[in-house]
Amino acid sequence: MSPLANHTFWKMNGAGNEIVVVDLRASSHVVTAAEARAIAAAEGSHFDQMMVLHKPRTPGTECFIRIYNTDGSEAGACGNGTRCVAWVLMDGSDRKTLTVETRAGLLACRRMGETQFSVDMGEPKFGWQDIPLAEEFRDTRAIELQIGPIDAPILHSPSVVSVGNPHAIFWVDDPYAYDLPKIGPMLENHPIFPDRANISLAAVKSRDHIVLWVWERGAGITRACGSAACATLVSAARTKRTDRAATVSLPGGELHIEWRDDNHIIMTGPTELEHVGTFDAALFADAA
Ligand SMILES: N[C@@H](CCC[C@H](N)C(=O)O)C(=O)O
Repeated sequence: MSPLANHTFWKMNGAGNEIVVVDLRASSHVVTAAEARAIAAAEGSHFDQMMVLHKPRTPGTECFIRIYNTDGSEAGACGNGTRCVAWVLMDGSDRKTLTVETRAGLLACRRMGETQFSVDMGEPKFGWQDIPLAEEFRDTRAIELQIGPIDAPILHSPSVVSVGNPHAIFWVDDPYAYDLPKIGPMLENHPIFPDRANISLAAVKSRDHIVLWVWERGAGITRACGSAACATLVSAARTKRTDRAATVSLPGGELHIEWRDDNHIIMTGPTELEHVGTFDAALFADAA
């Protein structure tokens, strides 16, 4: 029987970003890419990201989280999913704070309201090797990358940054005027991004408001991407397009992002529980 069978899971969303949380702290099983794809494909457990909780690796943390995309690949950061995990772990207690760990490091979470949570997403990395890019760019506020005709590019000169995962942000007037489902996969897999990248189209509406549409690495179009909202705000502030705090409007909802003076990015937004369930062992019969 699959080690995931009979484990309770939570189907949630964070501002519309489809999240499944699975608690494997009592197990040593590590979900395979094939299992993750099978869970994503099954009715009732579709996800953009699956947050699998494992035993803590660092004293003072609640768990180590493995983050899976729909295609089975693993990500270092997932802002919307981390808020969902915070709710699951604080549920039924009067706790207001806790710390979890992902591949990208320790993340402090805070309850701001019944279903509103903040996550300290850590510090952005702007160096080309840290993002990573395949070749040296001294200035990552705008890199030479374009698609479309050379003399009339459709999109060009994105800002690039890592917030635990790689992001490219193209500045546009209207994100929804572009065919992102078609353009997204080309840019996600562009050779300049050796680890692929999350691709955002961002329209700056004012010094404190950005409209954002995201093609996610490993998941495609999603209704919200917390790390993309963080990546976009720091890139907007770094290029003087906005101040250091803004509301980011995504198809599924709004996130508030602040890039504090101590260089940490604080993301605040909603979570929603859709249903609780258990996995069917048959799901994994062919997947392992
Ligand atoms: N939706 C997430 C980001 C998920 C990770 C991404 N697809 C990647 O592989 O980098 C969020 O809310 O941050």
